[in-house]
Amino acid sequence: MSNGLTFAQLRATRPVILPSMLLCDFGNLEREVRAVEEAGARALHLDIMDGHFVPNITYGFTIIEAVRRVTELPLDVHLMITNPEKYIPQFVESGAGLISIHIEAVEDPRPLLEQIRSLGSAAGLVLNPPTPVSAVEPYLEACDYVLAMTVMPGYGGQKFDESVLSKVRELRAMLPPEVLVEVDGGVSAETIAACAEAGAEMFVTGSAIFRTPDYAASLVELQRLAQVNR
Ligand SMILES: O=C(CO)[C@@H](O)[C@H](O)COP(=O)(O)O
Ligand SMILES: [Fe+2]
Repeated sequence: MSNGLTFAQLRATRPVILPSMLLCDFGNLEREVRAVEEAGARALHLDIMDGHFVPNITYGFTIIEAVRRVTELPLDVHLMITNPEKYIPQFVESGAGLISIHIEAVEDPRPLLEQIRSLGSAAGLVLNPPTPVSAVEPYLEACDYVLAMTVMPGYGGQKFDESVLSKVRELRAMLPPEVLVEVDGGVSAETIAACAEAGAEMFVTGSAIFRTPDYAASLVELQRLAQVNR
């Protein structure tokens, strides 16, 4: 079974803009996936919410499998769920090439990160805006990427939290270059350059793609703004 490009292949093409399918038209899921792919997306972000870890409920394996059937793009699956340890193999089987778990959802993320890697997917650790970098620091060597939430998770279309930029900077400074920093929440043409400047190289964008009339134009502009000379 292939889950699209490997993380190493994706990393080689950074900065990477990841459209968040949460904001797409689910009545036309296949068309939306193809539209962002044709617009130039190189990976997609899928938000799994359980109504427990976060107040909102989204979707599960069926939708990931449906997306997997219509595209070869790597699927970055963001787990906003309690007890993620119960489901990792099933997420990999559904087509998740990248899986991120919240530090706030588990006591010890290490076994899960190792399990994700051992099953052939890339492992990410997520921290909410109020969570300090020190909470994830002991586990960084088990990560392929670290996701700094720039909103409280649960909904698309929220306002970007600028105070997280200092955390992005801190993470970038302590991580080896092959471990990427991802940002998620309120990332748009207005905020993406500041994220890139701070060291982010993976950018989740929901409204900034799906709430615009021309996905390709939005992606090109976001990609341009995410390009910084470091
Ligand atoms: O994880 C989440 C929200 O919890 C995100 O992935 C959002 O879906 C991104 O949407 P925008 O903030 O870009 O509209
Ligand atoms: Fe997300």
